[in-house]
Amino acid sequence: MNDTTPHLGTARRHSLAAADGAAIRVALIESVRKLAPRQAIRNPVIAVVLLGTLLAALITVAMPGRLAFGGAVTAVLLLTVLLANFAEAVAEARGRGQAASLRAARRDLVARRRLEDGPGDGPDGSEERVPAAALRPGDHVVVSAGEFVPADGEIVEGMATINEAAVTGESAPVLREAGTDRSGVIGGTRVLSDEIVVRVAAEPGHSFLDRMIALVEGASRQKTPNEVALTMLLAAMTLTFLVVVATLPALAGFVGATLDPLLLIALLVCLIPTTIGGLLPAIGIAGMNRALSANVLAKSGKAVEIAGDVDVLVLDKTGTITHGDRQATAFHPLAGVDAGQLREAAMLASLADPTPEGKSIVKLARSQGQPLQDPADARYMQFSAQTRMSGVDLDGGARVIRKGARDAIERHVQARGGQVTAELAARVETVARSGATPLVVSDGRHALGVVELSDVVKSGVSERFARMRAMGIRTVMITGDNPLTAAAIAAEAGVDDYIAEATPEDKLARIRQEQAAGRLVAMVGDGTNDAPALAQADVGLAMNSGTQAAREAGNMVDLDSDPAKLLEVVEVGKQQLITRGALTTFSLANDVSKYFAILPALFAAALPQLAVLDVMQLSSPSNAVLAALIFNALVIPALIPLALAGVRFRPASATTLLRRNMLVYGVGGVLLPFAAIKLIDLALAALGA
Ligand SMILES: Nc1ncnc2c1ncn2[C@@H]1O[C@H](COP(=O)(O)OP(=O)(O)OP(=O)(O)O)[C@@H](O)[C@H]1O
Ligand SMILES: [K+]
Ligand SMILES: [Mg+2]
Repeated sequence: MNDTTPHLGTARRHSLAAADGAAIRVALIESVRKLAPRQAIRNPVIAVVLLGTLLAALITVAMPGRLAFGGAVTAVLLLTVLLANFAEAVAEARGRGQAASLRAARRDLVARRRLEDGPGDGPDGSEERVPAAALRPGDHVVVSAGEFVPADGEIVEGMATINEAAVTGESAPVLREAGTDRSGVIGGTRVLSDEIVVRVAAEPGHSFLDRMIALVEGASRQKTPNEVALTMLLAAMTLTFLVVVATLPALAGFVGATLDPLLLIALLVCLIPTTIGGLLPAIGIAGMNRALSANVLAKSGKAVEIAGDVDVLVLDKTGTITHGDRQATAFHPLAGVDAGQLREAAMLASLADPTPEGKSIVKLARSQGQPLQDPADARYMQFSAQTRMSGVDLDGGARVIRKGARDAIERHVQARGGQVTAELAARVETVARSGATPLVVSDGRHALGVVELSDVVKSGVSERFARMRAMGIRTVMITGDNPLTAAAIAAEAGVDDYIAEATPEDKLARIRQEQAAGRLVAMVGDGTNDAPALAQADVGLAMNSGTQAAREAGNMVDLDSDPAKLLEVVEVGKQQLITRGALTTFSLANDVSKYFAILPALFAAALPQLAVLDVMQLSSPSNAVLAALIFNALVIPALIPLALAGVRFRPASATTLLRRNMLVYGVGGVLLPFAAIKLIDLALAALGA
């Protein structure tokens, strides 16, 4: 196998810095190509400008004596279309640059595929070497230390430390393990230690990363619902202005005036929302690019955009808010129970338990001197999120040992005719209050005591939740754990609300309930028990480290497996909405002002009374029109950086942001053209036009 690691993280940062020059060159060529009718029609506002350009050119050639002015108008109109095309092309070219560096991680890898009828895991004869591109979902591949994971999938055997730098840019190795909520692996990452068997999850070319690459390249980009709505609105406005301008000659006829057709075209182009029409596609593409820069893979632009409107964030506790590597740290036997008795039962109940909880219990018991056993007649019961218990039946069911959540074990013991004592409740409470998870161990109809499982809240989580609150997002933690542990972790993490002892169905129900109340819900999770909820949520962000079920169910995957990452996604979504709103406001306000430059010029000869409208006092009617058109064209490239970077964003409620933007972009949008058109007019006059 190759020994050069593709370092996408560094490559991406490097290429983004250098990319802009190249992106601009590509975009210049693309903006001409986008003049083709099939492309042009996708953007109705700009398509009207293109038609106006052709009409102006015809008039220029057909009407004698209009060469200079007609030629200038035609040129400026063509420039307007090209600049609008350029805005979209530049965003697309940047996306392609980003995608290229992502693709570097997907090189031709060789996989060791297990043969189906082979003995299983021996190196001789039971595996074949195939190119990664030949792998199919369900294939099992073996990956050893030093080798690359050939495809996205889930570890079904073993555990390993993995360097994910090629994909995430983060060089600290991560631990991935079969049977846990950290079983997910991604193609192009490198196994550092041990050997794992991975079940391939995706058809070649259809992994999450492949889909994201297609999205940022613009190939499969679809307009988001908001974008479609705005495009329709802009098209309707354009149509209205078209009708207004078309009826002007008839109106002018009543007062005996004839109107210059070139001026009518200029008026139309100034009135229709060309600025936002030109920048709209770039804003959408830039949003996807920003999500990718944050190491978030989204299945659609819609998901990113909806994130901007989210009202409630639902999170799973273990593995999402906490590190999730719950380790047994103490045994607490009840009065009258020998410490060894509890240790033995806890160990027997955990011998076949592959979860971190189970393994750590065996480890703790052994470290306290408990000899490892291998009972002959044992039937193991695996842990499930529904039963919230695990254990073993020995001697043909004569001895039933269980461990699990307190309420589950209580019901189990009572069903067998046993009782739970106040002492157990007190034990459980002490452990839970500290934020640890108490597992109750029972043997037959007796509860023996409590195993303390410790987990750690991820650092920086509470600050991020505070930021969410500032943006008006409520955070709710839903956990299968008991209410007291949940309360302690909820307080430490700073969530607004929590729900404990929840089954996967409860998680799903809670999300439905929030949605029924008209709220948009985001869910962050990693486990198979989170999958239904991830699928139901409006925004389902799965941890990349999580199970394949979780990653398939969500509509986004965070490569860094950081639950607080949703904050960044929300910011990207919000920024996209705000940028679109601000630039629409600016564009419409602009158009109002241009009206004051063009109307006096249009009626200068016929209706001298309209001179009161001539607040700008421009040098000549033809200069006034040209100045307005030139401003109309140049404002598009001037706003490209803003459209790509997004308008400045502070955590605040939607209304506050809206009010502020209306003021800045609305008032600014009215005032700026007056100054700019006046300046352009002065320049034109100085040039002797
Ligand atoms: N291996 C296990 N054996 C027995 N009981 C377990 C085991 N693992 C967890 N439990 C108990 O089952 C409860 C529910 O577990 P589940 O995985 O559904 O949720 P969780 O991991 O506690 O929380 P979250 O839903 O936030 O990830 C745990 O709180 C614990 O009491
Ligand atoms: K305009
Ligand atoms: Mg979990």
